[in-house]
Amino acid sequence: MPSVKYQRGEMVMGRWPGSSLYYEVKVLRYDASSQLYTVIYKDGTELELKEQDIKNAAGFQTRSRSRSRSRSPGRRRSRSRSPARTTRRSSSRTAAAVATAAITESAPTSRRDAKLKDTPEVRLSPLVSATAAFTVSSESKVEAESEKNQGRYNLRRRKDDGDAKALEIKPEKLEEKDAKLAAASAASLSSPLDFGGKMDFFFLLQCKQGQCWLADVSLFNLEDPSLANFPPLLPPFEAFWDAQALGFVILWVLFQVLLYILPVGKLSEGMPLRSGERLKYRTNGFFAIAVSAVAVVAAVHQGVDLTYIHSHFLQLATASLLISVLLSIYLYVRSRYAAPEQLALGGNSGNVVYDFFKGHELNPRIKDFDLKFFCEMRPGLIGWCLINFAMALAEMKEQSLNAPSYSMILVNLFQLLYVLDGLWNEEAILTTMDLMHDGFGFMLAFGDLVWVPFTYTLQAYYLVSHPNLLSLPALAAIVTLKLVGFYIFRKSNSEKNAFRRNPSDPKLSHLKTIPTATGKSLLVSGWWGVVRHPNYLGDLMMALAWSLPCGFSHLLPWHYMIYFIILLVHRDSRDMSECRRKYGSAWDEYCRTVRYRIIPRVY
Ligand SMILES: NC(=O)C1=CN([C@@H]2O[C@H](COP(=O)(O)OP(=O)(O)OC[C@H]3O[C@@H](n4cnc5c(N)ncnc54)[C@H](OP(=O)(O)O)[C@@H]3O)[C@@H](O)[C@H]2O)C=CC1
Ligand SMILES: CC(C)CCC[C@@H](C)[C@H]1CC=C2C3=C(CC[C@@]21C)[C@@]1(C)CC[C@H](O)C(C)(C)[C@@H]1CC3
Repeated sequence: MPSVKYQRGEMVMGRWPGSSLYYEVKVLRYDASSQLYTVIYKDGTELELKEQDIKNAAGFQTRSRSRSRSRSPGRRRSRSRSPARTTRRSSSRTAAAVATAAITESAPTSRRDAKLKDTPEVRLSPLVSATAAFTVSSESKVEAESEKNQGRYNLRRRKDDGDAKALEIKPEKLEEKDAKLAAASAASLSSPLDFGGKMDFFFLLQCKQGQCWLADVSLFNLEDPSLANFPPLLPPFEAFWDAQALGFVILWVLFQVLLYILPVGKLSEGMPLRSGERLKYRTNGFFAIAVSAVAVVAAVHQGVDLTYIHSHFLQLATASLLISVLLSIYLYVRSRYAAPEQLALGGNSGNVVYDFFKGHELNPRIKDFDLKFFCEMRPGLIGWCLINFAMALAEMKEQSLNAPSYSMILVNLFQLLYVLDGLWNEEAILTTMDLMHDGFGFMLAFGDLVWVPFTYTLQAYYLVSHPNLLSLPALAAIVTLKLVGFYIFRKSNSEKNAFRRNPSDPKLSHLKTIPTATGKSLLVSGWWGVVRHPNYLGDLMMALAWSLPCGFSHLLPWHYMIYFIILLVHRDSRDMSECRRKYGSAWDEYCRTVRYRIIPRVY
């Protein structure tokens, strides 16, 4: 970093965002495009700071020494603490583990420099409002909030309630830990690419899956799918391309655009961005699917043959792929001109292929039209249900049935429930990783527009030509699995969403939480106390219930299950590192308390 004020590795004083508190931090890197310094606190929490929020450590210490003889409200209080308060104090100590070298400009303290390392000067108790993450304004406010949250912010482990000390970070351990953390962060600097730099693997996986998908889809369309009649590795050009199919896909997307921009439904607020701004989203997805369903039924009634979707599956997928590529090129180009505060943290590696794949702009918008939100929640997701419905009609046609098979009905209903639920709770998507942290690039554009509609429908596609009879007990067991999975998925997602939107929601007051240095807290009881990703657990159970109706004779209907396990395990580890970076020791504490990631006692 030759031309920047603070150098990598330099120890400086970083202002805690929104407050007048300064902490000793180490500079990790400087991002020229966003003009932000990434700094690491003593407990491993990383934050991005502007240059004006960083001060030279030397000058700062002189100033704090001169103030050190003045009155120290914090210290006075600590002497007269009752035992109950001591427990709370130890909680806030852990919460404020970052404050290993805190100095307030406005509230002078009496700490000596020698003590700065292990004694938090200021209690960074978490604040309750969703927007309060960075609004520590005065010690008195912090104190008041702390009183208010006393019952909820419990840092003690649930099982050994009496052992509050176990959670305090020992100063000497902290030093050792710091070194490891700094090293880990430095390592992440040298390989800043997501997917652990294994993007080749991800590409290969996607290509491999695409190849299998092609082989499967071609195989199923054969009259005689025997080994002697194996389809060519690549179907002929016409099998991929059909201008009419492209026309239909464009019409479908435009229809969804129209429904999205209609001034119908709620305007929901997204999570606060780095700039503090909160974007508004039109969450009328349920309305969109209802209108789409009416339109589709009316079209079928008018004689439109939806089995076209089955017979032109490949061409429709190619058309969607083309649209997703064009969209990604547009996204990549516009991200080059986007203002720094509009960019996601990833996607700026300098490697064109990686950045194109990962995406750099966080919330690309054309006026109020949010491209990422729209693509994730509308054409592909609603298209998934349309395709499933078309497969049910194709099955009836191909198998000469008066009604779809039980297996087909189950697959259709299960997946419809999943999509309807996603759209009904559309607001909850605003607190997911994709919306909050990830840039919008080829991976998501392709995922939303091609992957979801053309691979999530493979169970229904398979059943068209592979009837699978289900016994009543099997049917009952599958339905039970789906409902239990759905319950876990919905409850856990709603719990987290409600908590992120309003941490002081009275409905959540029974839940234990861990405060973090950022002001946000982590749920440590309820669903998020069972495993670290209860929503993934429910989702996986549902995925199993989607594949079971297709039986075990072919791998294709299990494609989703296999892909989903890989996706969620990878997402979980990506989220783990991201949360570790954000929450530092509080995250470690959460992981110690909630031992398993997705499946209790297994993983
Ligand atoms: N069908 C499909 O293809 C897919 C479905 N999904 C589903 O989408 C849903 C969203 O998944 P995803 O976005 O991956 O992840 P999550 O909704 O689980 O979001 C993870 C975030 O939640 C917050 N968080 C983590 N732990 C806690 C805690 N203990 N207390 C409070 N907040 C916590 C953190 O964000 P912060 O602290 O910053 O708020 C973390 O980054 C899931 O149900 C998943 O199963 C996901 C991918 C694909
Ligand atoms: C092609 C790549 C290898 C992977 C692409 C991943 C995407 C397909 C998924 C990433 C997160 C998703 C979510 C849903 C669909 C799949 C993608 C886009 C979701 C909208 C499905 C419906 C759920 O109810 C949900 C919780 C809203 C999901 C949110 C995440």
